[in-house]
Amino acid sequence: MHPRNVYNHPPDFLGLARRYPPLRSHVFLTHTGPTIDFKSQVAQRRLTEALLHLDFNINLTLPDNRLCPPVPNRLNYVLWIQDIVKVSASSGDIVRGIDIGTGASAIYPLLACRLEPTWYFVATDIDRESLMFAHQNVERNDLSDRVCVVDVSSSTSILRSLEEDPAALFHFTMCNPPFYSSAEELTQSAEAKQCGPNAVCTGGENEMITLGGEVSFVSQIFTESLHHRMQCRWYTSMLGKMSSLPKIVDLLREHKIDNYAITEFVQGQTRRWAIAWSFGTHRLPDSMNRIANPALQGIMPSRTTLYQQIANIQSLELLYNTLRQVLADIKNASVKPELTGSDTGIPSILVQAMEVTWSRSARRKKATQPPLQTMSHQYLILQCRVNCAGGPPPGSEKQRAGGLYLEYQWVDGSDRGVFESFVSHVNRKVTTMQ
Ligand SMILES: C[S@@+](CC[C@H](N)C(=O)[O-])C[C@H]1O[C@@H](n2cnc3c(N)ncnc32)[C@H](O)[C@@H]1O
Repeated sequence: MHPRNVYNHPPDFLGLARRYPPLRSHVFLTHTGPTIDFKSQVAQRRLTEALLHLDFNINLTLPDNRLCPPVPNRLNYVLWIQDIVKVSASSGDIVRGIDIGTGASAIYPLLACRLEPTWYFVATDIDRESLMFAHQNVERNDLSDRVCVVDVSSSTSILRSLEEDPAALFHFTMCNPPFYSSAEELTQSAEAKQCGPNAVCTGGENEMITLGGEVSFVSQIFTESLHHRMQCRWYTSMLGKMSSLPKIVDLLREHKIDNYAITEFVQGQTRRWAIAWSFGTHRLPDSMNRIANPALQGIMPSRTTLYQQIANIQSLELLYNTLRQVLADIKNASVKPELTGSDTGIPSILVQAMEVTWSRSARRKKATQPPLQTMSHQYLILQCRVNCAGGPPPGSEKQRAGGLYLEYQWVDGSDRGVFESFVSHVNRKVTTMQ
């Protein structure tokens, strides 16, 4: 699960049923506690409606013959897109996205617009019935001015919205494609087996099946993206099968696209994957490649250096957020604290996070903490904070730039030259942005 996903804990079914009465008749007690029958399509629909209504103020109508989107999984993808956008857009910027195959629920635009008040969507589909429900769902939730539902059934292009108006710029495309290439493949899928012989946990045929399966679908998006390039900053898609990932990565590599990221969404027994690629130079931080799966290490993108990450940042807010994120990632050990390699000719450096705390009680607490581990590498402590009160610890070097307060501390035994080149690199960046 994405760390910001509100469904990182088991649902409180009784509490949900109390607050959303239509769910009541589907909740029952087992020896492990209250639950619902996940094989019942009706129960799943009531649960999706309850979560959307109670947690996001979204009111949804779903036809019985179309996919019922599990909210935690859909939220995972939206949160990942939020991370991607944050790397190149400041808070409050107008952000435009395309949801390819929005379905009857229009779940991605609805969730994303509730989370982000300045996001706008073009939501496409080819299925008449789904388009009709998507329209209704957007209207019922007062989002008609931010989500434009478009019928693309007459087009052979998946990225028709880019083709029709080459001047229109987008921050991202997202897509949950039909996964399977045939009804046989669908019947044999792990998902269908999980549902049991009589359970109808799948959607309409157009939602589940496409010629050539998801690899073909996403490959077509990629081929079209070669033409549109920077008209959209990030092209992304979810994938239902792990085996599809290497095929898409091979395609990217064949075309020398090395600016990509992959991630895994885990929700209970279900795993999904997502891939993002860009023709731009903005790099995503390593922490966004959230895959611990050893089977996928061979297709992971090369690591993003801190230099690459900050190279194209154009606002102090983004620079600050990026540096904070790097520190947070290192502290949470979600990335190895090594930012190696650099295409600027600057040697590899190590960044070690140390929270800046200048209150007396925090200093006392820090004194009781174990000393920083000794590293044989070049070593740098980087701290940054906005408008901090009080003074920095003695022996450190500080830079104040606008609202951004950057503090660098050189550690004895590390390479002073590397330290200085990094500091001047960041300072140059800060100065040019003021
Ligand atoms: C798996 S469903 C996803 C629905 C919804 N986005 C969700 O995540 O629950 C795939 C959707 O893609 C649509 N679709 C298939 N081919 C398409 C195309 N060429 N352009 C746009 N949508 C397409 C299908 O009609 C279906 O609604």
